[in-house]
Amino acid sequence: MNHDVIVLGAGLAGLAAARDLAAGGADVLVVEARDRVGGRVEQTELPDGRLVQLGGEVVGRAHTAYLTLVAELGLTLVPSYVAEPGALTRATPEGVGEGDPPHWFGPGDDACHQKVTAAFCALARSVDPGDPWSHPDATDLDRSSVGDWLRAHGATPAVVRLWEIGQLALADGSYERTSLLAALRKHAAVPGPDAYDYEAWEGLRVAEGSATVALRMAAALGGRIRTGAPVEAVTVRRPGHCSVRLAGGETLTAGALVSALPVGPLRQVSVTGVSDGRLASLHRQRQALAAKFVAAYDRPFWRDLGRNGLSECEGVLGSTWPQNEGILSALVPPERLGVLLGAPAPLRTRELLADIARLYGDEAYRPLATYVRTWGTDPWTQGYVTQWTPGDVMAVGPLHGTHEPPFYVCGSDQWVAGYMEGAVRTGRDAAEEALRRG
Ligand SMILES: Cc1cc2nc3c(=O)[nH]c(=O)nc-3n(C[C@H](O)[C@H](O)[C@H](O)COP(=O)(O)OP(=O)(O)OC[C@H]3O[C@@H](n4cnc5c(N)ncnc54)[C@H](O)[C@@H]3O)c2cc1C
Repeated sequence: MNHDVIVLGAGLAGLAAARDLAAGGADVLVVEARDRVGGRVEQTELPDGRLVQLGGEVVGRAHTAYLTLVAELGLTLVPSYVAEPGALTRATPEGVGEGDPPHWFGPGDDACHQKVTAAFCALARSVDPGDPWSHPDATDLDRSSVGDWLRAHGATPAVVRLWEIGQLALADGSYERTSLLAALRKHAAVPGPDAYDYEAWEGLRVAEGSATVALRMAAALGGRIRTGAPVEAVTVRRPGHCSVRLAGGETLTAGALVSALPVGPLRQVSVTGVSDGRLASLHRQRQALAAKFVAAYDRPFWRDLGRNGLSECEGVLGSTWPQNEGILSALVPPERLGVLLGAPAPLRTRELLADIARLYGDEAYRPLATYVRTWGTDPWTQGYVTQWTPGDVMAVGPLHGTHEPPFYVCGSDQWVAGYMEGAVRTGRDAAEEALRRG
C-alpha cells in the first residue's frame, strides 16, 4: 500500500510530525524499530503508583514548541526539581561541599568565574542560533574548545574545573572536546545570566509523566504506527516516489519520507537518492554517549541534610537530581561511561549507590528499586543528546535542520543542542513543510 508520508522513528519528533501530518489530511505511517513508542522518553511505574522516568524528563520556559504541544495534549506542567529548597551538593575526590562557591575555590576564583561568565554570555549574544555559520569568526570559534577559550580569557584551573563539572553534570561531552561556537549557539538559543540557566532549561516537568507526551500522541495515531519494524534502507527515486525497506525485506512506498531517527542509527540506514552533501552533513553529526541511573526511595532523605538532591560530581556519576518525591535521577557522562560499562553488571548498581551515599548518606544504599539505562550503547539511540566537538558546527554546516523534499529530516539532533524541545520543534516544522509542499 502506498502512503502519502512514511515517518521513520516513533520518538517525540516522529510522533509530533505524524500527528500534524495526519491532522493536515495526509495518509501517514510511522515505522519504529522498537516494540514501544517514545524513543528517548520512557517511563515505568513503581508498585506504589509513582512514575519513574528513564529518559528525558524536564524542560524550561524557553522550550516553546514543547510547552505548546503539552497544552494541546491537555497535560499539566509543574515546577521541576529546580524549585526544591536546599543546597546544591558538589562531590570531588578531595571533598563534598554545599552551595556556592565550590569547595575548591580559593581567593580570586569567584571573581574570575563571574568575569568569564559575563564574557561568555556577551559573546553568545553575537551568535544567531539559527545561523551560527554567518558569524564573522565562525570558523575560529568552532575550532576552539570551550576549555581553551576559558584559559585564553584568564580562567584559573579552579574556574575551568567548575565549568567542567557543570558540563559533565549535564552528561554533555567534556568542555575540552566541545566546540565554543556550539556552546555559544546553545546559550544564544536559551539565554540566561549563567553559562547554563537551570531554570530556563529545566524548570518544568509534565505532571502526568514526561513519556506520557509520546504515549498520548501515539494513542491518537492508533493503527498508523508499526512497531518492531526497523528500517534498513530508504530510496528517493524521484519526487513523490520513495521507498522504505524494513529488516526482513518488506518494502513500503510513499510520496515523501520524514526521517526522525537519531544521528547514530541513521548512519546505519542505507539512504539512496539524497545528495552527497546532505548525507555528509547528517553523518557528521554525533551524540554524547551517556547512561541514566534512577534510584527510588520511600522518602527524599537528602532533605534531612538541607540538600535539594541536585549535585554535580566527579565520580562515575556526573549528577543527581530529584525527579519526583523520593526518586533520584542520575547521569553517567560520556567521559565516565566506560567505567560503568567496564564494571560487571551485578556490581554496577552498588557502585552507583556508593556515589549517592557519598553525597547524602548511607540511606542511599536502601532503595526500593533501581534502574540502569545505558542509552549510549542502545542500538536504537547510540547516544543521549547532540554533541559538537571542535570543528563539527562548520563541518555539519547550514544544511543542519533543513530538508531535501521529498526527504524531510527532523529529530532533536536537528535543533541547536538536542533535547525534547528540539524533537518537537523540528518534528512539527518538518510536517508543516511537507504539508506546504503537498
Ligand atoms: C537519559 C536521558 C535524559 C534526558 N533528559 C532530558 C531532559 O531532561 N530534558 C530534555 O529536554 N531532553 C532530555 N533528553 C533528550 C531527549 O529525551 C531527546 O532529545 C528526545 O526525546 C529525542 O527525541 P527524538 O524523537 O528526536 O529521538 P528518539 O527519542 O531517539 O526517537 C527516535 C526513534 O527512532 C527509532 N529508531 C532508531 N533507529 C531506527 C530504525 N533503523 N528504524 C526505525 N526506527 C528507528 C528509535 O527506536 C526511536 O524510537 C534526555 C535523553 C536521555 C537519553
